[in-house]
Amino acid sequence: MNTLKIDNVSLVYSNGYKALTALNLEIQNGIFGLLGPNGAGKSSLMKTIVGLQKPTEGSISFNGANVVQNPLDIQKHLGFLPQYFGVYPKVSAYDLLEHLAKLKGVSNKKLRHDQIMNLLEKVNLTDVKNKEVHTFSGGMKQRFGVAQALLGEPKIVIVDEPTAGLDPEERNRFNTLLSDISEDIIIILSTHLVEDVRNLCSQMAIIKKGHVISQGVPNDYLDQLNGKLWSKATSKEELPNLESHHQIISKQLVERVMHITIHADDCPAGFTATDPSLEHAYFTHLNTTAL
Ligand SMILES: Nc1ncnc2c1ncn2[C@@H]1O[C@H](COP(=O)(O)OP(=O)(O)OP(=O)(O)O)[C@@H](O)[C@H]1O
Repeated sequence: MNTLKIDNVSLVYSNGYKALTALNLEIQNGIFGLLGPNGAGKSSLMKTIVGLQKPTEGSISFNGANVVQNPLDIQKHLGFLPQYFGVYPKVSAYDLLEHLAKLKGVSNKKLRHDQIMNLLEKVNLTDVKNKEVHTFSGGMKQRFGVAQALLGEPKIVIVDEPTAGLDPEERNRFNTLLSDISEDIIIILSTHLVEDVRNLCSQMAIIKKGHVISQGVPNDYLDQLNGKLWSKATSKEELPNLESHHQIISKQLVERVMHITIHADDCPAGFTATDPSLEHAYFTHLNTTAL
């Protein structure tokens, strides 16, 4: 079992902006979802975990090693799948993986070849291994990204907004792949897509303005809201009055009609009970935690 421990971590950028405040997380094998709106501090946390920047306060350990003092202790076990790779060099998928594998220290030629062929198989790109990566579709590029992240058999893989821009079929395929590889390693999935966290993650945390405002098991979040959510179709005219009387946690257009969901112990007149989703839980925490 791999364990990543984040203890009381704060990060202040050189311009004085406090991006992370006293974060505590303990993460073990499986997919851990880090949910938060844009600018909440997800990328700042990722970069701090992988040792690209040092926290201003606090400690981070990976399998007992202090990675703030010694970033190599996590970097040699790390795979990273950024949201965008930028420009790909004009070389084939196989050659690019070979180059990256060398950089990751897979020095034995035969082992390197076997590992690359296994990974290409796993991500379903064997048939196109001699094609240049820049000619791939978005989904194929993301699967290539998974293959490069898994070179060198990492124990911890960090994925940043991986399904942005993928069509539903590629997104499903990508999520299944993540799920398959997550058994024996830690995967940290940074995203604002609540549905991906619901589908994939055994543990999750919500981050807002640099604070972890909540963490737990997705199912528990739903249980906490059972019997406390009420919905109603409404109109633009009626909305301001409802907003001043209720804690609205979601507004959704269904066939061009606005439906609102509120959080309350008892059902107000005119509302009906609704089943909680993880998105409801996410917005409830975001909207009710003042910072
Ligand atoms: N190098 C930096 N110097 C100063 N402020 C920074 C720096 N990098 C990020 N920030 C600020 O820190 C805050 C958190 O940024 P961060 O990129 O970690 O958020 P995020 O949750 O990853 O958001 P997104 O989903 O938009 O990438 C933002 O307000 C950002 O402007």
